[in-house]
Amino acid sequence: MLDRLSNHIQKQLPFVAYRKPNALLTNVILQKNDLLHTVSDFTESGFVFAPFDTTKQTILIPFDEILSGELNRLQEDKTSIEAFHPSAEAQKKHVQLVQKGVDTIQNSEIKKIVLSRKEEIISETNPLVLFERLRDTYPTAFVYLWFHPKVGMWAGATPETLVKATGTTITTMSLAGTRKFEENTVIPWNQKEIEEQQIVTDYIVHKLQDITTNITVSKAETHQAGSLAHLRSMISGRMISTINIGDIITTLHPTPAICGFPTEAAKAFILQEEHYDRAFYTGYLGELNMRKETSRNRNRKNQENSAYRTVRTNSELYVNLRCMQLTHHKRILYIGGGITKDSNPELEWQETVAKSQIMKRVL
Ligand SMILES: C=C(O[C@@H]1C=C(C(=O)O)C=C[C@H]1O)C(=O)O
Repeated sequence: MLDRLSNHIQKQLPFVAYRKPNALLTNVILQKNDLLHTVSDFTESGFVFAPFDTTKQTILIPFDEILSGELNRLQEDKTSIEAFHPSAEAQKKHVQLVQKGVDTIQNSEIKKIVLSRKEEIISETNPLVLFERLRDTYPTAFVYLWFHPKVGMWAGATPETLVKATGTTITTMSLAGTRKFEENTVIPWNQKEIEEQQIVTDYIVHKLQDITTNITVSKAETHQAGSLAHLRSMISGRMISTINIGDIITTLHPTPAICGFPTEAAKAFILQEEHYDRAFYTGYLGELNMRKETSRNRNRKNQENSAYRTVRTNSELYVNLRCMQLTHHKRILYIGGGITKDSNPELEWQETVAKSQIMKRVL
């Protein structure tokens, strides 16, 4: 499988390699040519790669060839001993942006805005080595390496599910609030963090109300994401018969976990004030309408009767967080955090520095 992947990279053909949370095996999808496929109505099937701003193209790598297995280990690339420090100028810029966000929230109906920045690092670590380190370091994350010659190369280890659909059953999550994770320590989440996460939960439940039934919401619990911890609730429901996965995706994205609330006002602030293109950071990625065939012989004596074969289409999409873009000589990290009326700009800066360590650790 590693040879096929290396060969595809050499030929500059589109592919994605990914490992699902807590899974042992890696999946690889290889596109046979270099056409740029896009999603138009979500009836397509393939691996989607969507930007934050969905007025831009959502890319699709069709399931031309799917491989699944253990990737052979690579020779360790030389590890950089250099520490990557952001500049004082980057800090000043981000603190100013957050302050502007806090001021806007205090003087408007906006309750939350997620503000972010990018950080460029000179590095040429082999992408496949990077992918291996991501898999080793973050076993509970969705870890990927994605490439299209007309778009570029991205990698990441995200803790956040946008939506998982098995037939008509869907599950999603509300994730917000960030602390450093410490073993055997109960995190005393404060009011600001609890409210910030509640905004995301309320939004998701409200949005799903008209298009799903049997909605259940778990209580918010601490979820470890590498060296960080977040507050997380799981939300599930059943799609009503007149809707499909595309309706769920377009209803949920962008959630207040990565954009803010109310959505349109927060998004307008981001597009106007961040002064850089988020591109695929805070977009989403994953399997769309993947066919899963299961045969279940109810009667053991009737093994040859395959009448009980069912075909379902499943989708499994993740929010593109803790990610980077890979160019020939650079790794461009994307990091952000949720701002509310009580945010402290200095602490928000530090939060982005802590989040950037998730990617820096594997560079
Ligand atoms: C925006 C990011 O993460 C999001 C923001 C969080 C927060 O503000 O505490 C926590 C998890 C994610 O929903 C990021 O990692 O870049």
